[in-house]
Amino acid sequence: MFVPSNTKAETEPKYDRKSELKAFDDTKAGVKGLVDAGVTKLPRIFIHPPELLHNVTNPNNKQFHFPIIDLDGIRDDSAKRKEFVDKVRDASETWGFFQVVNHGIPMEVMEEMLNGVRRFNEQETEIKKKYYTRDFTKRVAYRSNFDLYSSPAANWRDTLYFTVAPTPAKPEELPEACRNVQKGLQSACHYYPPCPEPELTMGTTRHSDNDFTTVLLQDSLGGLQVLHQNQWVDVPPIPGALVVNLGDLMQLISNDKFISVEHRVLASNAGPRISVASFFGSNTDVSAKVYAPMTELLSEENPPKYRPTTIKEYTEYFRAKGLDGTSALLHFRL
Ligand SMILES: O=C(O)CCC(=O)C(=O)O
Ligand SMILES: [Fe+2]
Repeated sequence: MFVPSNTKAETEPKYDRKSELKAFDDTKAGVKGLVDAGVTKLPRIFIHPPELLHNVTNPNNKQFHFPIIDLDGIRDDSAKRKEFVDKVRDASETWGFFQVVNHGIPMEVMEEMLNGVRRFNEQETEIKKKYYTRDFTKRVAYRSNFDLYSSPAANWRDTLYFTVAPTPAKPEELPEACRNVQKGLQSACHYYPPCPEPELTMGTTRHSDNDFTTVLLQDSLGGLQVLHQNQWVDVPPIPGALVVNLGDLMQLISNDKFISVEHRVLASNAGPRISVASFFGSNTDVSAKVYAPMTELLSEENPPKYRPTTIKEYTEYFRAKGLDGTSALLHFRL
């Protein structure tokens, strides 16, 4: 098994990063493969520059209460529904994030989803390898770091992607290990193996999402943080809850009324951590539909802040840029 070198980049300036990335990619075994091979030192392709690790170890966030919204009864009770809408609007304007509880999705379904992701990642490498690809047109794809070659540092994470829109994957295209748990979402199933040197890397580098809305199922380990009032705030794992956040395209069409907030996942000695992010309106919308700030929201005092774009253009820009710690939205700002 190939294990990339762990010599620090600063001590050896001529290090050929590209070929180390390729050698790692060619194993098709992901970060999990490194853990299986028993690495105890972080390979240098995963070592993040200090500015991306900034503030990792000391999130001073205890004064904030991450919004939790209860959906119980909103279907039948108009007062509760109004209250719900107000809370969603408020959270969308101030946090760009909230958790929902009592949403009606059975606990067993969510647990089985996470178990399916675990089964996929923990089966024999030879079976997983068949799904390993950097071909973004594939409706089912397994890869470590979608931005492996474009980001400044790799994340300690492997992901299995299912794309459903515009053409759903056929059941037989889905890996057998999790075939029965995926019902029709465009999802990234993340697997964060335990990390030998978590302080040098990230599970997921700070970023905002390139969609309209993301619904995230996380397991009980924690590690997801959002940037709120310039501080990293933990998103506490709550059994049965789903995390909802707004993406860049929502911020763009709402002309900054609703915010797409940066978030990240810390690497950890504990693990694996498993999460499933379902992205609404990202990825493979090949239609030429143009998105721009909604005219209803615009006025002389509130002129458009973004230029029009398509999902295809946005996604291509987001992917090529990779997770480098800056927002893709800035590129579209007028
Ligand atoms: O794993 C998580 O909790 C978050 C993943 C994430 O932010 C993403 O996939 O965009
Ligand atoms: Fe995200």
